[in-house]
Amino acid sequence: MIDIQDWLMKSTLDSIFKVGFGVDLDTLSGSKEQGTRFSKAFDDSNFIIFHRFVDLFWEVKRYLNIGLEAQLKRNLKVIDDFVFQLIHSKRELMNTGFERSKEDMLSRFLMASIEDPENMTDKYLRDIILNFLIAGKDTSANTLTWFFYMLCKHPFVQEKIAMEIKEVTAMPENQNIEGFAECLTDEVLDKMHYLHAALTETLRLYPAVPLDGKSAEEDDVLPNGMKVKKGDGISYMAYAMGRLTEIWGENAEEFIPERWLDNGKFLPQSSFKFVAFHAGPRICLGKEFAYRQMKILAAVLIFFFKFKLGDESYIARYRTMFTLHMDKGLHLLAFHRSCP
Ligand code: HEM
Repeated sequence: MIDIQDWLMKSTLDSIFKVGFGVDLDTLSGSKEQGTRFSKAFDDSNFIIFHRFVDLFWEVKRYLNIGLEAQLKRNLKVIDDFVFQLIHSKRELMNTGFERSKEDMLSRFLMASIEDPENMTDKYLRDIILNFLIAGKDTSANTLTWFFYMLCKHPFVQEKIAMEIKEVTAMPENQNIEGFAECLTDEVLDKMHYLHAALTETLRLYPAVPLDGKSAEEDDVLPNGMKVKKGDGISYMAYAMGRLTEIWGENAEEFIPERWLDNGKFLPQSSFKFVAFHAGPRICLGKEFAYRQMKILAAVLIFFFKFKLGDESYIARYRTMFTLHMDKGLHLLAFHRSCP
């Protein structure tokens, strides 16, 4: 039995490090002790910071450096040391003129910092790195976890996705994993309309950012006439909006990927209706990256394996965090598709 949520959290972290910072962290196989320490410190800090919402005395504990706040301080040191080390070694690598290092995001930010060293300090670069990690790691991993949960609860959908992947990639069943992953070009992924729809349907019901908010920069009036004063906070709940019958019809609570399809082609909805990625000028910057990453992971796993819940009657619950984490993980059985 595997806890797929744990594996997905590790693989999205590894993938952001590779694409964003050009580093093989390899927390998935745990081969690098430093990477595993960083990853644990990052996840624990995330939890402790969220816990501040329900702990009236967190500031006192921070002042006295006790309890979770003392733990947070230690974790932040692990995170800072790791990230500053990453920035320094990347800078050294760039100074040697190693061309490939210019391909990732961090290298580009480092090049920009040469032009503007006063504003783009190492602390600023550290915050950029952590910002991308916070925005892009748990969100994709949580979405994929709920997606696999939905596929186990709806085996017919899982089989339809498996068929689509087989048809679009035209790969033989005895293909090896590396060869299969290589065939997943943008062009091939774009043809996976049903998979795209199933991921989007998952996000409608289980938005990775379930509650979001903004504060008004100036006095304003909302479209329904409500007056907002400068500095007022406004929250919206993507989790509730995804389940409103006024928006999605009578079957709003049901998982139906077909609602996103028109003649077999994915039909996007307004981002003000489907708000999982936010909307307007501050819409998620990583949306396309997230879909690509989630489609690659899902396609590889579903092409080779069929998934079932360890306990068929299991009802998943969410854990209150910044993102929609599944409580106690998702324990699945994986069967190789080539085995009868
Ligand atoms: C299923 C996956 C994802 C979901 C559901 C998601 C959702 C969101 C949401 C709701 C916001 C707005 C947050 C706010 O109001 O402040 C946001 C912002 C952002 N996201 Fe994502 N995200 C996902 C994946 C990613 C990935 C993989 C990356 C980067 C690699 C990323 C990068 C960002 C960034 C940089 C912002 C800030 C944009 C800004 O404030 O201008 N996201 N995302």
